[in-house]
Amino acid sequence: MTDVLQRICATTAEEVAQRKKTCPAAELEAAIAAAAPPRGFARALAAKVEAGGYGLIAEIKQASPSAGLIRPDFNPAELAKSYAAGGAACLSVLTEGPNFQGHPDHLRAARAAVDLPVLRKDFMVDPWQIGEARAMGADAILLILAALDDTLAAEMEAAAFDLGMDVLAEVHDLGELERALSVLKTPLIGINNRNLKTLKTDLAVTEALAPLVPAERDLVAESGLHAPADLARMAAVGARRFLIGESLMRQPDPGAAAGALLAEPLPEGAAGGL
Ligand SMILES: O=C(O)c1ccccc1NCC(=O)[C@H](O)[C@H](O)COP(=O)(O)O
Repeated sequence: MTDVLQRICATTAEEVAQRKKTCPAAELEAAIAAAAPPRGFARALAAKVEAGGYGLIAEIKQASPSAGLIRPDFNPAELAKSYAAGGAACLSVLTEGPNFQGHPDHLRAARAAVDLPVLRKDFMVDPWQIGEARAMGADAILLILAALDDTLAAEMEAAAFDLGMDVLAEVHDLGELERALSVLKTPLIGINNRNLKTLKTDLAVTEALAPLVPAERDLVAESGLHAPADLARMAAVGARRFLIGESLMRQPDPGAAAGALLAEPLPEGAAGGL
């Protein structure tokens, strides 16, 4: 694990331990039972792709370790509405506090404002967080292979599926991709273009790994996507699903910016990705 990821995961594990102490199992179970039913996250992405377009997971994040404060006028409900109007298939909402200035209330507010499925974007290090995610209304969770051993990753995926949620498995290199493909069943394989040591992004990461993702899995290109040409570049190697945060969050009207990206035609002969 890189230093940055290790630090974030260690802080998260401490915070989770505290929350577990103040939330008895029966209370969490009751909150899960009271949560609105999951919206199909993978299904919403597939519908956009099957209709001949791109499946956009539009991210709502206020800040990040690489960029610092990204959006001072931060209103998750308004951002969610803007993204929905711009044609996003799904939302990703940061709930991690210390590094991203996220909060579970951001997810709740965003999800209540629209009918899009929502990914809880956080650092999942403890199976307890899966129930917590569902209790706050999440429709999908992120599993970062770099932060989990195989046993824990499989356990957390099974727990998410049991609660009706989808799973986005995130990889950064060949080793993590091979682990994800052998250990996890989720169709959604995210290739993150961000190097977690340098925090720099490089679209060549997806270009190198995309051909190794089997056709029955759904490749999601993540991070560092700014311009229509970036989407065309990713589509050329079979990615039709994208997770985009910072470049949209920096725009005065993120939904309009998302719409402009989604209007980019698929490149001639774009490979698979359905
Ligand atoms: O963004 C960071 O600085 C970062 C640092 C450490 C771990 C994860 C980090 N980012 C999470 C993400 O991968 C992005 O939020 C997501 O893929 C969207 O990327 P972008 O469009 O570049 O904001």
